[in-house]
Amino acid sequence: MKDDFSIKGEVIAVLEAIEDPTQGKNLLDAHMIEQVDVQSGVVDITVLVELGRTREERFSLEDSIYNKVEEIAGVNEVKVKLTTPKAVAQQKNADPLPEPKQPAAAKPKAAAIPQAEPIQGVGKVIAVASGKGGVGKSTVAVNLALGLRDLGYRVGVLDIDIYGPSLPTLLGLMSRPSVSERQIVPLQTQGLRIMSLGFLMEDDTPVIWRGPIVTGIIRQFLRDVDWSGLDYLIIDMPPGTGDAQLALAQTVPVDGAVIVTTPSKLALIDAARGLEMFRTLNIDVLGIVENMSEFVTPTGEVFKIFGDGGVEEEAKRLDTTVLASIPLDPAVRSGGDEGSPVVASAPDSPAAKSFLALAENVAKQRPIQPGEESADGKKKGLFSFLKS
Ligand SMILES: Nc1ncnc2c1ncn2[C@@H]1O[C@H](COP(=O)(O)OP(=O)(O)OP(=O)(O)O)[C@@H](O)[C@H]1O
Repeated sequence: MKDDFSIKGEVIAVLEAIEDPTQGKNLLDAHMIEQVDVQSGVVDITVLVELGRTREERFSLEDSIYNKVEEIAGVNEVKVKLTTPKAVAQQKNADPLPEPKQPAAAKPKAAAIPQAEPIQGVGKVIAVASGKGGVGKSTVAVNLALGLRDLGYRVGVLDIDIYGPSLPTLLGLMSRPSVSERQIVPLQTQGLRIMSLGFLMEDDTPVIWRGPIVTGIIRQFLRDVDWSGLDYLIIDMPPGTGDAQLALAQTVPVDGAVIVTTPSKLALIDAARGLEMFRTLNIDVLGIVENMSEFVTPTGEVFKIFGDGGVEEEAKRLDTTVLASIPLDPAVRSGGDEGSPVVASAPDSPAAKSFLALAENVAKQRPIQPGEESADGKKKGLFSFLKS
């Protein structure tokens, strides 16, 4: 009988003969083999793959390793574990692994990005974006979703803010999504289906993802998550104009974008830039949301804390409309911090009413019958998934 040591040698030789199609190099040269362990003929292989790979790419890589290693005489069992460089670095309590030597642009992957295809079973896809960070984009996204829910629609929210996913905090979600029949099952809370990049992060460390990885992650979140049976999918975008916007437009047809800004002149300049980017990508802009428009004291005094840069005029100039003006309200901030957004925690507040007006406006511009036949052709009962 062959000993484990010589089996290990053969396993390594086999891995050296398997090419990673994404990088065009064998698995060893691509530095993708983290560990090979052999104990009594049981082979344990840990493979490093970047998070952005599609399900198909991961399965096909796993399959080719299984098939080749299984053939080696003396091997009783093969276990292949795919992990990310980040997870390994954290496990070792070390700095993240250095960037692969091959420049991202040289990967043959970009050409493989498919044409935008609708998400099965989703009525309308609405992107919530901002030109600048911190203007309240995520707050608007989640309260818009709750407003649509209150109108009787089935709503999901996908948070792809690569710089700081805040949906888990805004909705008080701590758990991780599960996988069923090779699909990621979104979390459910407050009548919404939720998926966030934040569920995949081990801690609050900012992660710098390069373009192809961002594209891969966004495709995976749109394609590999079970969104079926939704009227509206709200997408909380990262601020600015970058890879994420492009990846979204290339992956699914987006029915409309909502641009969030504060009334300050600087925020408005960035908002205009964000709006133009969506138009360049052939995504219709439904309008602008003016957030933190004013602060009204309990005695009725009005303060324009973020100035009055002229959102209405700017909207006209950009040939769009103001969908809603949301006041600066401590209840919005505290609702977000406590995991119960203002539409749920203080539905009678002026801010919640403005969010509801926003939801009505979006639903009017991109109408769908609640519980209407979904794109997958199945008739879904209203709120059926909430009861499941
Ligand atoms: N109308 C409002 N009144 C009071 N506080 C608000 C309002 N809108 C947002 N906030 C608060 O402002 C902060 C930033 O909001 P949020 O995280 O939604 O912004 P963002 O644009 O998504 O930020 P980022 O760019 O970091 O993702 C949060 O603490 C939020 O509760």
